[in-house]
Amino acid sequence: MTQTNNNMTVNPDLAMERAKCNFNVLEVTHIFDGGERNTLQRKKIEDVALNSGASKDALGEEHMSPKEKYENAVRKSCIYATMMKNELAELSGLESFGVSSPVIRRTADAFFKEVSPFLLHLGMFVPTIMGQCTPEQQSYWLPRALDMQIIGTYAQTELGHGTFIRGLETTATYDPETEEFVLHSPTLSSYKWWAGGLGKTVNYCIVVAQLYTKGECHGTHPFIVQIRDEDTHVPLPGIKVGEIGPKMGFNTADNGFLGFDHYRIPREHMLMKNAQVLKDGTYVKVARHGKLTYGTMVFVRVVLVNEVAFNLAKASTIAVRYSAIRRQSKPKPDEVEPQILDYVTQQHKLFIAIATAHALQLCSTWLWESFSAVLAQMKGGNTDTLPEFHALSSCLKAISTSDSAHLIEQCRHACGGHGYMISSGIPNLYNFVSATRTYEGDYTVLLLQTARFLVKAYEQAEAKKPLTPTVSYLAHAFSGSRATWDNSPDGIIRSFQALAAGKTAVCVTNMRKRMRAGLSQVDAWEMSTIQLVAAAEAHCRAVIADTYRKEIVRLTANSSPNVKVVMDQLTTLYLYYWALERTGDLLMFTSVSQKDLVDLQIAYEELLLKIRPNAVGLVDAFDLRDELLHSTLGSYDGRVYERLMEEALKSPMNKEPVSDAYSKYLRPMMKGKL
Ligand SMILES: CCCCCCCCCCCCCCCCCCCCCCCCCCC/C=C/C(=O)SCCNC(=O)CCNC(=O)[C@H](O)C(C)(C)COP(=O)(O)OP(=O)(O)OC[C@H]1O[C@@H](n2cnc3c(N)ncnc32)[C@H](O)[C@@H]1OP(=O)(O)O
Ligand SMILES: Cc1cc2nc3c(=O)[nH]c(=O)nc-3n(C[C@H](O)[C@H](O)[C@H](O)COP(=O)(O)OP(=O)(O)OC[C@H]3O[C@@H](n4cnc5c(N)ncnc54)[C@H](O)[C@@H]3O)c2cc1C
Repeated sequence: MTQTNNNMTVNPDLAMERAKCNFNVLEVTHIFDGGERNTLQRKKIEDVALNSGASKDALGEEHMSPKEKYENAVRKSCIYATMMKNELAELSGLESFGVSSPVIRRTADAFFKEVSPFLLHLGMFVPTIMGQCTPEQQSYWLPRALDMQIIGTYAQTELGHGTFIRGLETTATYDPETEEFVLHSPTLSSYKWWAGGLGKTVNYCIVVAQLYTKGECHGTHPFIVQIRDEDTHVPLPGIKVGEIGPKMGFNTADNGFLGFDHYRIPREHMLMKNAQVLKDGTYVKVARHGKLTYGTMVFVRVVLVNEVAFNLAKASTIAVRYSAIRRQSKPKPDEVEPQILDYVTQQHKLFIAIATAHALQLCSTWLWESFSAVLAQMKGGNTDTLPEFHALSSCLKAISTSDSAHLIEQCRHACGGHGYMISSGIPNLYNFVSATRTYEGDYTVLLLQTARFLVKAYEQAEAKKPLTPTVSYLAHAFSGSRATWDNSPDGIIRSFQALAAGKTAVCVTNMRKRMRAGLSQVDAWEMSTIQLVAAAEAHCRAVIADTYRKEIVRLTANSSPNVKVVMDQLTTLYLYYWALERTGDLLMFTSVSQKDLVDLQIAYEELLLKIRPNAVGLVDAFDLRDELLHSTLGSYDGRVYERLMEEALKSPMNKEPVSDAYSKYLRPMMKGKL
């Protein structure tokens, strides 16, 4: 039996779930979008971009050759870019790139199952021009880049070095005779490697190179470099550029390599906001903080928290809708097979994914606001808040990408065999998000950056000096007693903070012990890095939990009662889940007892049952159009089996009744004639 809803035939189980939902779905959509106005703007843009059907492919990307896939992605990027420029900017009254980019980014996903070859242009090339150029440089480059007269990327990583930026080998040597920089790749390991769009798409790129002038090296600096002719697109003399080959994902992003053979660029092509080289070769440092040239990476780390929240929302939508439709096993012989969503283990896999998407979405907005505040202070010449912000953005990037990748994979597990189909949409989501854990700063490396900050803050607390807001809880590490456990949301957050403080204290104590035993500071640090990563992770979880809770209380202040209840249930679920994941740590650093933990487990299981009737409503509230999901399992109407079969029939393998491989290989072998 099927039901019809707005001229759409909807799977009866999904229709039943929607009828059961007891809260106002649209209100929750507004919370997730950051307000009703944002929802309306997003929907307008989605209507214009998607209603024409321009995002659709006749043949799925997955059936195309790598070259066809790439060309198709360029074709659609150009269609979408033209739409953005001609219609949407006006329609939505978008004032600036900054305001428009999240919606542009989100809507773009309807056009690409993997990614656009323009991702790096908008995600890093344009932001670098905005953040690293002088006003004069910006007025020349930015309009050309925003209008897409030039397309660029960000080429920093080399074959030999990604993490260790100071170890990059590409050189930019200033020649005062011609007032040019000479870019050179002295070794194979100095070849740029990975930049998205570099392989075939872009004609410009930001190149990060070691700056030499007057015989002295001044470290890495960014340059804007033309690599292809603006008309013919042919690589310019002195440039060796190509595509790096197949990857786990990102296969429509033409990631590339790039080498320079004494390639000359004008002096003005050094991005000179933070440092300058004068005509005579004199080096002038402008910025007050040495790491401001790393600004684009910090920007992307902030953006990535939002990016992975969005992708996790997609995976949980697919898995929850499918779990409402899928029926399996017969625990009660007299009853029909239950929906798999009724299994508590399935709820355990999925509801944390929904809660995490909310937690990360709200943290990303909060992080973006903190970033804007830091930028405003830096405009006035004050860089005092940068170290804390670097520590915060580093750990949030690391934990959000890692948790999201893990939970997307968990959503795949929740979909059984069908989740492994490319047509389910989940493998592409996983391949995309799994890369975010590595790029823009590897997980471990970034957590160790946060740990450096934590250790310094701990030492300040020890010396009774004032602490910055996100680490103010460290002062309690010196109270001399274990934190008192209490299972209220605020009590659990305090316990998470106690755990982070306790782990930091253990690291400091162990490092001091090791140094007293004769190890150098560097070696003592190295020997403690497993625990330092754990301390930074604990700190980040305390920050996420605290921010999520506070933001949800603030944002639901005027919500209807049932929305308040369901949002409170989700935040509580998030806190219980992580407390139960960290029982060993809680036993070490708080007064929690075995009975408290047994009670918490029962409370968690009861909470799953309370959320169960609203599960489909919660994922509907993410308001992800089918075009964005690209999923046979997760579409709004729930026609799962029909879509699986329709997609299977599109496989080119099904075009001929007998494969050529039969006459070529199978038949000869079977007849003994091979
Ligand atoms: C309206 C317009 C319409 C236009 C038309 C539209 C068309 C549409 C068409 C289609 C569109 C499709 C898409 C739409 C897009 C929309 C845009 C939005 C997109 C967003 C998504 C973005 C995704 C982008 C994809 C990115 C792909 C990947 C890129 C990369 O990976 S780039 C390379 C990144 N590399 C790294 O991250 C390297 C990591 N390593 C490091 O960062 C550092 O080396 C380090 C941190 C490990 C250490 O640094 P270092 O060794 O130098 O320093 P130390 O000595 O260790 O430390 C010294 C000291 O400094 C401190 N410190 C270090 N870093 C920083 C820092 N960044 N800030 C502050 N302080 C820092 C460090 O802690 C030490 O401090 P202390 O001594 O302890 O005090
Ligand atoms: C899909 C994708 C797209 C990318 N796009 C771009 C791009 O557009 N532009 C660009 O410039 N780059 C890009 N990159 C490169 C990316 O930024 C780097 O791969 C990333 O920063 C990690 O550096 P790495 O590859 O050198 O890893 P490595 O540093 O070699 O890491 C390997 C391992 O060593 C560990 N390790 C390294 N250093 C330390 C340390 N100090 N302490 C403890 N452990 C350590 C890491 O944790 C990791 O487990 C992209 C990468 C990917 C996967």
